[in-house]
Parts: sequence; structure tokens; C-alpha cells
Amino acid sequence: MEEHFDAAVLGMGPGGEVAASQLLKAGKKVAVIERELIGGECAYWACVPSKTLLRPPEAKTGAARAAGVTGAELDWAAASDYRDYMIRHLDDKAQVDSYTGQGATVIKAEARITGPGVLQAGERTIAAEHIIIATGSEAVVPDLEGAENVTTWTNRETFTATELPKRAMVIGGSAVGTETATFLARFGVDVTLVHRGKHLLEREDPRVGELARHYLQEAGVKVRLDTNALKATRGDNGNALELDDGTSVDTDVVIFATGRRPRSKELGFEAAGVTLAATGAVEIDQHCRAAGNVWAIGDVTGVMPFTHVAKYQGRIVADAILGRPRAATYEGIPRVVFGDPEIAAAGITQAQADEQGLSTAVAELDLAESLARPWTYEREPRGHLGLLTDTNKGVLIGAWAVSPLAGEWIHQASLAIRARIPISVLHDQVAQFPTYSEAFQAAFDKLKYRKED
Ligand SMILES: Cc1cc2nc3c(=O)[nH]c(=O)nc-3n(C[C@H](O)[C@H](O)[C@H](O)COP(=O)(O)OP(=O)(O)OC[C@H]3O[C@@H](n4cnc5c(N)ncnc54)[C@H](O)[C@@H]3O)c2cc1C
Ligand SMILES: NC(=O)c1ccc[n+]([C@@H]2O[C@H](COP(=O)([O-])OP(=O)(O)OC[C@H]3O[C@@H](n4cnc5c(N)ncnc54)[C@H](O)[C@@H]3O)[C@@H](O)[C@H]2O)c1
Repeated sequence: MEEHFDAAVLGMGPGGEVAASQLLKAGKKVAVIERELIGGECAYWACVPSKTLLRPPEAKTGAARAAGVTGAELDWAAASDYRDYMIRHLDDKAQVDSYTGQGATVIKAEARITGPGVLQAGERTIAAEHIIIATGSEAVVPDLEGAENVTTWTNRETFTATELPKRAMVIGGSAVGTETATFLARFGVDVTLVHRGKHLLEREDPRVGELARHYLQEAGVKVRLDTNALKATRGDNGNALELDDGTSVDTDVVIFATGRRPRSKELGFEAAGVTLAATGAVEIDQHCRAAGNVWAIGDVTGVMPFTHVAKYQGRIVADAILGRPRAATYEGIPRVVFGDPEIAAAGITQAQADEQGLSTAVAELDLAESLARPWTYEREPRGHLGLLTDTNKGVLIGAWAVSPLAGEWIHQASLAIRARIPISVLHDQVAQFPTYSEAFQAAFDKLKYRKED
């Protein structure tokens, strides 16, 4: 027998959770369907455990860098206990009870769409006026010869590990690779990171990649750029990874940080009129509509795969269903990699500006040369800020910062880009002394940001 709902949310990661909560608050009859754990990848295997485990080493290096502090030590048992608490011991009973308490029908089952407005979730047939696809993404595991002979991890094993290996090879030099290598190296693991590109974090400006490499090396990571893993073997000295430069590196574990793929295969989305791109991403319009009354949010859309974007799209869809539609805009949304120091960016890069034929000006600031805060913060001050402006419009279009707390103060650039605040206003903005935020004014001092300057 069919059960009827105003909306069915397929996948309860951060995107699905926000959409469901907003609709429940508005009094809608909602079914939420989750095959694993309510909270999704982010809460159990990605953002939350990684940031929880990156914090203790950050505090330790922070203590070592601050004048007058001695004796901070890492305690893996305590750190991993707290991580287990933060990932709810991989148990979502409290979340199930909470959504049930809010009036949702919670179905813990694998679901697929069987036709317009109809889903099959385990034994249950769900008919819904609106279907919200929020099935997220999964780790891409490349076809590495010999991988079956060695221990391989993705983010799931890495960030739920109870014991750390002595040696680790990380394949992939983007966000997951950088955070994984930072976490493991700071906890004393001998880490080699192999990246096939010329720069780490290739979607950012090359300068960001250079700085990321510098700080990974400072943490003890051996960074191998322009190098590919060819074959994994098991020998007397444990596992080994043969690389395409003719060398081989011994390791206990090979960690894939090689990207994510939308979870869209064989879920019947086409039965509801949804179009999938070649990448498997669900195609959406500016209201996150995938077809008729079918909506899609989060990683499955392939649009900026971040939790904050999934949550934002969840609000966009809930508003559309509740009769107050607004277009999503992705301008200025921050991107933060939680290295040590943090690596943050917003807006577009120089390469993207060039592709768009924009007339630009750039400035880079070494924070220690211009500001007091880096010196009051740590004995050997770190930090760089890069700005990119559109000289025709006199607005900021891109910014990056590699610095302590950059993930916090990048939000000024984020807002400036999104709201297109004139640089004359930004330049006149007064930041508290002594803060990292003062960097913006100092960088604007260096910048030719209007054509007539
Ligand atoms: C190591 C790592 C660290 C990260 N750190 C950050 C960070 O610090 N900040 C940040 O913003 N982003 C981070 N991300 C990205 C972030 O995890 C994702 O962008 C986010 O989880 C996407 O949310 P989502 O709701 O789209 O999907 P997901 O979190 O993937 O959730 C989708 C849910 O759908 C369920 N599902 C799928 N198919 C079905 C089905 N057929 N039936 C029922 N249920 C189904 C899944 O079980 C899952 O629970 C990180 C990613 C990784 C890998
Ligand atoms: N702090 C954060 O917000 C945060 C942290 C981690 C991840 N994330 C999100 O998760 C997404 C996935 O991150 P990611 O780093 O896994 O993926 P990615 O797609 O950003 O990078 C994957 C990397 O793996 C390399 N690669 C792919 N296939 C390979 C192969 N066969 N051999 C060698 N190298 C290969 C690519 O060149 C690339 O550098 C990101 O887009 C990001 O949005 C966010």
C-alpha cells in the first residue's frame, strides 16, 4: 500500500537534514529516508571527524609557536575517544528519535525512485508530491594494479581509525589529501603524498598550492608532485607503492584521496525525468529543481561539494516548496582546507578571470611584513593574502589566504564578493587592531584596483 507525503527526502546528510527540518517546521508531512546514518558522510566520516582530529595537532603546534608555552603533547587515545564521541559512535538513534519527534516518518532503508512522485524504500512504497534527492557522493577509488594485495583506505577508514599506521602513502593532492596528510603527519605517521599534478589544490591559484606544499613539508610530509602511482605490491618490508618515476615507497597503508563521485547510479532518477551529466551529477536549475517536482541538493548535484553548499541548497529547495522561491547564487562561497595554517579562498582565480576576459589587478601580502597580529600570535609569523579585482567594475572578485584563522577571516572577502561591495568602501573599512582582518586594508593599499589609478 502506498503511503502519501507532501515531501520525501532521499538521503539524510547535511543537505537532506536542512531541507527536511525546514519543511517539518512549516508543518509539512515529510518522509525522510536514509540507508546508513542520519547525518551523512559529513557527520561520521568526513568534515566532523577530520576537523576534530586536526584540532589537537593544531593546538600543539600553536603552543610550540607561541612565546612562553612549553609542554603540549598529543594523546591519540584521548583524541580518538573525543572523535568517537563527535561521530556519535556511528549510531544515529538520537537523530532518528529527534526527526520522529518533529513529526517525520523516518525510514532506514535503501530507496530508489520508481516513477514520477513514487519511491520504493525497502518494503515501503512512498508517494510524495515533492521528492528531494540528497544522496551525496562517494569516494572514487582508482583502478590501481595490485591494490587488492595491500591495505587501502578512503576517508572512511582514515577518519574512524582506532590505530594509526607507522607509514602512509596518500594518493591525491587536493582537499582530502592535504587534510589527511596534515592530520597523520602531525600525529607522527611517516607520510608521503603523491600527486599527479604540478601543484597541490589545483582548482586554486598556483601560489596557494605552493604555500600548501611548503606547510605540508614543514609538517614532515614528503610531497611528490607530477608523479603517479603505478602498482601496489606486498613485500618483506610491508606494502610498497611503485611510482612512475621509477621509485618505490614502502608503506603500511595506501590512502585514496582521489575525488568523489555523485551517488546517482541505479537509483531510478531517470524514471522521474531527471537528467544526469556525464559525471553522474544530477542537473539542476537555479532553484535546485531537477525535473517537475523533483529537486536535488548537495554533492549529488556536483555544484561545489561542501557541506555549507548542501545546507544552502536545502534552504533554497524548502523555500521553493513553501512558495517563496529564490534563485541560488554561488558567488563568493568560501572554500577552506583545514591545513596548518588554514587555506581559504573565495570567488574566482586569475585563470578563471582570464577565461572570462576580465581586466584584473592582483596584490599579494606577506602578513608578517605589514601587520602586528602575526607577531603577537606566534614567534615565527606565518601568513599570506592574495586579492584579485575586476578593474572595470572596481570590485573584488577573488581572494585567498593561507594563514592562522584564515577560515574565519576569509568571510569578509566572501561577503564583499557576493555583495559586490565597491573596493573604495572596502579600502575605507577599519578593522580591529591587532587582527588578521587588517590584512585586507594593507593589501588594498598595494593594489591598483581602479582603471584610472
Ligand atoms: C574527508 C572529507 C572531509 C570533508 N570536510 C569538509 C569540511 O570540512 N567542510 C565542508 O563543507 N565539506 C567537507 N567535506 C565535503 C562534505 O562531506 C560534503 O560536501 C557533504 O557531506 C555533502 O552533503 P550531502 O548532504 O550532499 O551528502 P552526504 O553527506 O554524502 O549524505 C548523503 C546521504 O544519503 C544517503 N543515501 C545515498 N543513497 C541513498 C539511497 N539510495 N537511499 C537512502 N539513502 C541514501 C547516504 O547514506 C548519506 O547518508 C568533506 C569531505 C570529505 C570526504
Ligand atoms: N575542508 C573542506 O571543506 C573539505 C575537505 C575535504 C574535502 N572537501 C570536499 O570534498 C571534495 C573531494 O575532495 P578530494 O580531495 O577527494 O577530491 P578532488 O576532486 O578535489 O581531488 C582529487 C585529487 O585526486 C587526484 N586524482 C584523481 N584520480 C587520480 C588517480 N587515478 N591517480 C592519482 N591521482 C588522482 C586529482 O588529480 C585531484 O588532485 C572536494 O571537492 C571538496 O569540496 C572539502
